[in-house]
Amino acid sequence: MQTKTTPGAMLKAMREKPPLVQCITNYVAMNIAANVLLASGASPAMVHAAEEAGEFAGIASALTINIGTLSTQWIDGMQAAAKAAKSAGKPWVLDPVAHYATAFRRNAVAELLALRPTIIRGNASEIIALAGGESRGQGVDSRDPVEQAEGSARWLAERQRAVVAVTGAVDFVTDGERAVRIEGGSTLMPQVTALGCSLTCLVGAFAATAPEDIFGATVAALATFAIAGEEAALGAAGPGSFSWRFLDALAALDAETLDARARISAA
Ligand SMILES: Nc1ncnc2c1ncn2[C@@H]1O[C@H](COP(=O)(O)OP(=O)(O)OP(=O)(O)O)[C@@H](O)[C@H]1O
Ligand SMILES: Cc1ncsc1CCO
Ligand SMILES: [Mg+2]
Repeated sequence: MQTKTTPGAMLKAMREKPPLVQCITNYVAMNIAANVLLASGASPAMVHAAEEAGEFAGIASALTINIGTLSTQWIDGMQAAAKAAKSAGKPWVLDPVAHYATAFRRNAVAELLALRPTIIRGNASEIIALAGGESRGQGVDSRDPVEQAEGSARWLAERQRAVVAVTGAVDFVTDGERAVRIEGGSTLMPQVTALGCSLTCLVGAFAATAPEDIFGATVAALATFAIAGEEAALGAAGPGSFSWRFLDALAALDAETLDARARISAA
C-alpha cells in the first residue's frame, strides 16, 4: 500500500474530529449523501445558494461539487464556493455527473475544471469523456468498465494536477504518478441511486481530515465504501434493504476492520 497513513487511521481521525463538509450536490443525492456522512462520522451541510455558498466555503473544512441536477443559479453558487475554497487552501472535489450529455453540463464542467478541483471523482464513462475519449455514457450511469478509464484517469490527473478517482466494480485512483486499485463493494451499489454522489461527499470528508495526503484520503474513502458495501450486501435481499444496511455498515465499520479487510493494490 502506498498511502502515508492507513484508511483505518484516517477513519478514526475523522470520527475524533468530525469535519464540516459543504456538499453542493443534486436533489436526488442530498438526503442519502448527508446520511452517509453522518454514518461515517463527518458533519454534512448542503449549502448551495449563490448568496451564501462562497461565504460558507470559508467556514467548512472541505467542499464537494456535483452537477447532477444543474441550474444556472446553482452554477453561480458552485463557482463562488470553489473560488472561496481554493483561496482558503481547502480541498474541493468535483463530481462531473453526465457532463457529456448536454452543452449546458459540458460548459459548466469546463468552467469548474478551470477552478482546479483538488480531486475529481466519477464513474468510468464520465472520466473517459473528461479526458476526451470515446465514452459510451448517455445518462448518469456508467456504460464503460473502469479498466477502460485508467489511461484517461492518469492523463486527467497529470493535466489537472489533481487526484482522479474512477469508481465501478474495481475502483482506480491516481495522482498522475502513483495509482492503486481498490477491490470490494457490491453489484447492488449501482442499483441504489446516488451512492457515487454520496461517495464524492465522503471523499471530501476524508480530504478535510488529511489535507496533507489527498491521495491517501481519496483511497481511504473508497476503501470505506468497498468494505461497508460488502458487509451490507451479506444480509440484503435487494437494493432496498441494501440501502439501509449500507448506512448501518458504515456506522459499524471500525478502523481495525477497515485496515484488515481493505484490498488495495498498486496499479
Ligand atoms: N459492479 C460493482 N461492484 C462493486 N462495487 C461497485 C460496482 N459498481 C459500483 N460499485 C461501487 O459503488 C459506488 C458508487 O460508484 P458508481 O461508479 O456506481 O458511481 P456513480 O455511477 O457516480 O453513481 P451515482 O451517479 O448513482 O451516484 C463505489 O463505491 C463503487 O466502488
Ligand atoms: C438519477 C440522477 N439524475 C440526476 S443526478 C442523479 C443521481 C445519480 O447520479
Ligand atoms: Mg455519478
